[in-house]
Amino acid sequence: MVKICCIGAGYVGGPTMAVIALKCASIEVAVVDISVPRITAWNSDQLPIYEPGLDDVVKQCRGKNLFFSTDVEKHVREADITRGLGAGKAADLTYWESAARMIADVSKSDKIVVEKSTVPVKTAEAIEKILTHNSKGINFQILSNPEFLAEGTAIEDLFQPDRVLIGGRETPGGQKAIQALKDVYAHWVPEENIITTNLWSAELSKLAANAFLAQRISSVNAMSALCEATGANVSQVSYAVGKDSRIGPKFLNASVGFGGSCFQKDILNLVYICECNGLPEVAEYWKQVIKINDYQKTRFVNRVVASMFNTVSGKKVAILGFAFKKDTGDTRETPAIDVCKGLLGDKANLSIYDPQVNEDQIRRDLSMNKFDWDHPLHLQPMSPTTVKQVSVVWDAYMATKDAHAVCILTEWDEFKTLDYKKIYDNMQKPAFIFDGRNVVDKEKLREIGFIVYSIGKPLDAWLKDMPAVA
Ligand SMILES: NC(=O)c1ccc[n+]([C@@H]2O[C@H](COP(=O)([O-])OP(=O)(O)OC[C@H]3O[C@@H](n4cnc5c(N)ncnc54)[C@H](O)[C@@H]3O)[C@@H](O)[C@H]2O)c1
Ligand SMILES: O=c1ccn([C@@H]2O[C@H](COP(=O)(O)OP(=O)(O)O[C@H]3O[C@H](CO)[C@@H](O)[C@H](O)[C@H]3O)[C@@H](O)[C@H]2O)c(=O)[nH]1
Repeated sequence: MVKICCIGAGYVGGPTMAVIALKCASIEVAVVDISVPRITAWNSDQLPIYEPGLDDVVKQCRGKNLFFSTDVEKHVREADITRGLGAGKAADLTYWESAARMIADVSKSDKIVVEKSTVPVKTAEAIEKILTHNSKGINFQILSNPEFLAEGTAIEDLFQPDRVLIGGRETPGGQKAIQALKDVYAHWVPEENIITTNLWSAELSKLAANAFLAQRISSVNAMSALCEATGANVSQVSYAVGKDSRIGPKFLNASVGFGGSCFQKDILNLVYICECNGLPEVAEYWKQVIKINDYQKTRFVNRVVASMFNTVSGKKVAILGFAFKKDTGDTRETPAIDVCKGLLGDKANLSIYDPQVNEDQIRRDLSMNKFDWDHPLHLQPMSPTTVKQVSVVWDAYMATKDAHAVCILTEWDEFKTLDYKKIYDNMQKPAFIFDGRNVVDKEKLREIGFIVYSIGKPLDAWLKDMPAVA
């Protein structure tokens, strides 16, 4: 039986390995992690991540050909294919180096080592050097197999990926390793959707794909500012632009900004690689995607403050949604962090509700510095400092009661169907709604009496008089 060991039981390791186990009954999959609570959760009824459809897949395979364990070395030793490698800490090669040394130390048989995390270009080469110089005669083949799933749709994306990308050496040994990994995916992915390239193309394609996706969002967000200034409607502009088959309709939703653990990190990675390779103009070009994202978050905060008589000090502001997108409880780099910090900076009292994010996480996020989340747990704040102006509640109606304003920061479906008349009746007047995700029907809300701001949409007369430009 082929054995695969995945190092790192996070947002990628858990779902990807569960799907491999489901689709390949003849393969034994072990997912290992240094975090005891994470592994305990994977082995319980309360999985450590929220992802639609995941519970079902895990239940079908766990204990049969899918195992979660903290015994990293044992499973690495027994595996034919090892993937992951301390996933999650891509930009810092320290983690990669120590993981590669561990694999070399514990291995007693030939192995294919698959780099699944998003890594700086040429990481595979570095790992290859460490492995071959410590190999004790064992043959290691290294492959790059970046993952393209998006959170919230991970299972769907894994069942039907647009493509699977495998990069490897152009040597006979490299080609054989590529074929072995191809055989795994061929259990459910059509052959024509499995692309093979050299190692560096695979590594760079992942960074490039994320940079292109994030660039589309920054492009439409930049347009949203212009729409507000001119009276155009960003949804109409996006629709018209996306109808061009060369451009396409996806990823053109204006928002309060993109978040998630990948886009910013991967673009910064790309920028760094450009700088190291003496390409400052190219680095500057990609940096702009992040600058526009920061601008969009600041612009939103300024809009809130300017609309509310230039101050939110002492006012209750309800925050609906804290996760970086719907259908996930993940808050890494969520725009909600910067927006909340901006409002707290102006002394607002925040009442936050998200259906999947708990109070401890929200408090931790609001007390962390940028990128703290990408450090090992012991380098993160031990106990979240109490931010006195923040309360976290479990219900949108409680969050909005007696509030002066509501900010919608995640596009959860339930926010579309709230009883906004009831919310309006229980709020201070004038009652404001700032929709950072364009989920509410602004005309209906205006009829109820709200002053409504929707990103990139024609402005209420009230808002027009108080222009907020970052
Ligand atoms: N989250 C996504 O949607 C997504 C999608 C595609 C690619 N990626 C990339 O995949 C990688 C992982 O992302 P993630 O979101 O799953 O991260 P994550 O933080 O959820 O998971 C990483 C896991 O690795 C474990 N770990 C760290 N060092 C270890 C070690 N030495 N030995 C064993 N376990 C170790 C951590 O405890 C953690 O549970 C990143 O490079 C990311 O850029 C993420
Ligand atoms: O039109 C859009 C689309 C997305 N977003 C925002 O962009 C962010 C990222 O969304 P999404 O890309 O759907 O989620 P991720 O899980 O971050 O997935 C991205 O990052 C992963 C990690 O590298 C890749 O594997 C995926 O292909 C890539 O889509 C979120 O805050 C979204 O709200 C918008 O603002 N407007």
